Amino acid sequence: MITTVTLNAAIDKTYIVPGFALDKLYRVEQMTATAGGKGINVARVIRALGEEVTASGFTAGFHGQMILHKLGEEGIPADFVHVEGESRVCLNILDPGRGTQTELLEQGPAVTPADLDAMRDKVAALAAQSTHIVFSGSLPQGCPPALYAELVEIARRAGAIPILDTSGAALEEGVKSSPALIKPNEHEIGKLTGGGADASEDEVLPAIRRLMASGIERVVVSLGARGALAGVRGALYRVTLPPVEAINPVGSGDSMVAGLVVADKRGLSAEDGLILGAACGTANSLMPSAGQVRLDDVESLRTQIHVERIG
Ligand SMILES: Nc1ncnc2c1ncn2[C@@H]1O[C@H](COP(=O)(O)OP(=O)(O)O)[C@@H](O)[C@H]1O
Ligand SMILES: O=P(O)(O)OC[C@H]1O[C@](O)(COP(=O)(O)O)[C@@H](O)[C@@H]1O
Repeated sequence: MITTVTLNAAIDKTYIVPGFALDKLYRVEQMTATAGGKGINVARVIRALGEEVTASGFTAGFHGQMILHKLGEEGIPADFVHVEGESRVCLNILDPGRGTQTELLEQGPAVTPADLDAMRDKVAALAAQSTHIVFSGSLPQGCPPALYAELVEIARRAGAIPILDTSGAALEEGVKSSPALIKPNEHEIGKLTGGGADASEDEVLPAIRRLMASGIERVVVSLGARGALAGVRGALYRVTLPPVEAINPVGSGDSMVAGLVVADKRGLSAEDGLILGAACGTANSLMPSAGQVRLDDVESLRTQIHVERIG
């Protein structure tokens, strides 16, 4: 089994608002609301790829109940710690005409030291039954920035392969525990290494080398429609994509993580793993709501994505 941990679970709402601009009133005609937050999206795509998965993390309040209800409807096994407060809404406003995408992400509930202890126990128990455990997304209020580093250690001690996909201080602290795989995007790698936000190969490749040298086996830096640069066990790769008509790239990073983890579970080569990850990321960008892929798209993209060894 693969476990995903979403400490800051969310209801992901996508509004389609043609001509969206500031200082105006809109009546939203097209809306989707799904159980989300990064790890839940990862779980959905792992399941779509046919692997057994359990979604975990913190849920809170009525929104938390709705997240669990939606996971139940989708048949995704859930094993969360329920806390006081209210799980967040993450709003994504798409303007298809102009191709803009605006995200408003709430902070989420505040967790207590007792909640954190319950989560440490939950991670230890789930990791003992899992081949891989994926920690994704921002930390809710009340979590120390080093929490992921601690959970990665707990997971590793329990026998699971730990994967981390987060940002900011949580990523900075988390990499110190050498997870087996990290997947920063271009902004996240820039912040992690002090480089620019518009990551160039000259900046990203040395950063990947440094992270691998620190003990992280796989470093995949996703670059949106530009594909990805990656380091796997000391070797460097460039991933290039076919041109596609993307509709909504929110959740593409999560879908890519799902593909990478499933590839590792199946023992695919470094190249084939990167292809499956990128195919899932790009397949998600073709869907209107976050964290969804069609298997047909994944299979067809797998034949069109190229991976070359560059170092
Ligand atoms: N506009 C897009 N067109 C095609 N593929 C995309 C697009 N956006 C994302 N992807 C795919 O999803 C992967 C992850 O996307 P990215 O936007 O870099 O991650 P994140 O969602 O974490 O910011 C990319 O490497 C690529 O394979
Ligand atoms: O936990 P964070 O970092 O606040 O991110 C939450 C948001 O990330 C998403 O999971 C999308 O992430 P990606 O586009 O990086 O895959 C949204 O669905 C969610 O609302």
